Amino acid sequence: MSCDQRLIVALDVHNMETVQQLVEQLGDSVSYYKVGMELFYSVGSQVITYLRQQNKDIFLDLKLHDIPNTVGQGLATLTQLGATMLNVHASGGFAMMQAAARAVKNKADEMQVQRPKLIAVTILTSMNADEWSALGYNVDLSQQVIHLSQLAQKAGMDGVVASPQEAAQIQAVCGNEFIIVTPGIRPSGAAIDDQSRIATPARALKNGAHHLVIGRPITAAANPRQAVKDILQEMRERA
Ligand SMILES: O=c1ccn([C@@H]2O[C@H](COP(=O)(O)O)[C@@H](O)[C@H]2O)c(=O)[nH]1
Repeated sequence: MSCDQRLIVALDVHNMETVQQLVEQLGDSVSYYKVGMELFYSVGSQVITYLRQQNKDIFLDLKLHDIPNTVGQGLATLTQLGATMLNVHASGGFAMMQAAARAVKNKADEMQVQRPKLIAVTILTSMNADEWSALGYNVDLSQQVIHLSQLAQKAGMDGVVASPQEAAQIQAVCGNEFIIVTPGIRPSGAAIDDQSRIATPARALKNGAHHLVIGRPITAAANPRQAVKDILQEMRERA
């Protein structure tokens, strides 16, 4: 996979004008975008239609987390939009992930379209060890990420969202084919913002990440196109 297919730019904005400006500005340098809650709740499915018209891959990052039937029905509807990748929270449980996988497959088969990849969020990259233990868990945060990754794989997920710091361990236990998507990417010197478990683009690739999700270091840069160029350069040097 080429470096530009590995980079996913998070469109964390809330109107179509800004989306169009960014996508036009970034042009061919970016082929894969992430649409999350902020954008999808603001503009709805028109952003998916627009990105598909631009021939972009789309990670629709809505992180579903509910009982199995509700998640399954929700994902069946989302599958109709034509995104490349969808996701759920692994902490929704094994049965929930199984229902999610079944629903996406059944809807894609019914529509005779390629099934979107379905991945599970392990533990948010904003969470640090102190916050984790404040939740009352006794297990080590990174061990829990590995445990959830294995559970997700058994339940039929195509991969996980995890921090770049856990990617190497996930790859070691789940294998090379299991997709590892890592937010929490910060080029050296960039603002950390609300992220905790971070790494540079080069380190994330070295650790085995398949896709790097990067938002503010690109979208809030004075020159987003130059920011992408610099990040891709760092990724290629590593590759
Ligand atoms: O554990 C997670 C899961 C999802 N995200 C999302 O990734 C981007 C990261 O944006 P930055 O601006 O590069 O911090 C954002 O859309 C999150 O919702 C995550 O950060 N961590």
